[in-house]
Amino acid sequence: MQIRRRPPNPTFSISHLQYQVSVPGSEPQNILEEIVWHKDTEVQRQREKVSLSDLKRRIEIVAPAKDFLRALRQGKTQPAVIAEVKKASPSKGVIRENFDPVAIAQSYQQGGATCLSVLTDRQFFQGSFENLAKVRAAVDLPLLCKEFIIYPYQIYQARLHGADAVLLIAAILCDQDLKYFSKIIHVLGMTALIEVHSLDELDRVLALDSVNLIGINNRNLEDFTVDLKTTETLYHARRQPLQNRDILIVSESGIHSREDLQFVGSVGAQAVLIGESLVKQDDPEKAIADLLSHPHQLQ
Ligand SMILES: O=P(O)(O)OC[C@@H](O)[C@@H](O)c1c[nH]c2ccccc12
Repeated sequence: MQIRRRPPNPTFSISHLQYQVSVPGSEPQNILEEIVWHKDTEVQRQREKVSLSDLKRRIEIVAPAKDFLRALRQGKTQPAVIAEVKKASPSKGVIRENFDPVAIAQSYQQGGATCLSVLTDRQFFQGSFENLAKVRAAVDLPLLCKEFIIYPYQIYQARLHGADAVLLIAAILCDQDLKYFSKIIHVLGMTALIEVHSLDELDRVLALDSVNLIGINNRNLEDFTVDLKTTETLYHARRQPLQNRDILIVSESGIHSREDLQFVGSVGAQAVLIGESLVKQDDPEKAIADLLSHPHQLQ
């Protein structure tokens, strides 16, 4: 884990006064740290409004989760496509004005996506749990909740709003949290997609039991550089354990063309996660159908 979960500034309270002591390194080192620090206060605030036990009670009447992993294994296409409903990102700003999450999700379903991913982070991606719930009500495909999970509370929020799978980012969670959070996701009937970006993170994840779905993020979340070879390098380095344990690999980010799709498919990815290149098209249905069509079917 390279990031610090909280700012190093200790806050002292004397009577009713609060003093913040500034220490060196009190600014976030990178975007991932900034997001996680913000998330920490955001979740504390939400917890004050709705307690964890309330969330757990509300979940009891939610329809059971769909099998995200099975859908990917039986993928409509090879590789299977997880299409992402994403309005903005810290690296690109607003990707799509006139953003209608339900219309986009429906066109992805029509165009041939196997599963969908819905960004729920508000501050940095302009997403929301409301979007997740709206998409859940409008499409049948299994849904991934794309969130920066640092507390179990958020996993229950995801389930409440209709998620079938939840992203866990290895770079922001220690081994114990990865293990514990995966267990909660499983107990709630959902699938954990554990995201890695380096060999070190992949090895940490492979050291856990019962891992069946790993995302290799081609984007470095610390500086936003994208390199599709990340999928090739990591898969190649650990091909044996990945194959022996029948772990399904999702290649995430930076996929813009059929060539990109074929490349990551040829180096071991059985599924891909695509956001920006689909969301920015006027007709996302056509965009996804084009991406999935074979070259000889063009024109
Ligand atoms: O828009 P792109 O480059 O196709 O990427 C989609 C997805 O992989 C990306 O949104 C993503 C991958 N891991 C994340 C973690 C948090 C937020 C977002 C992400």
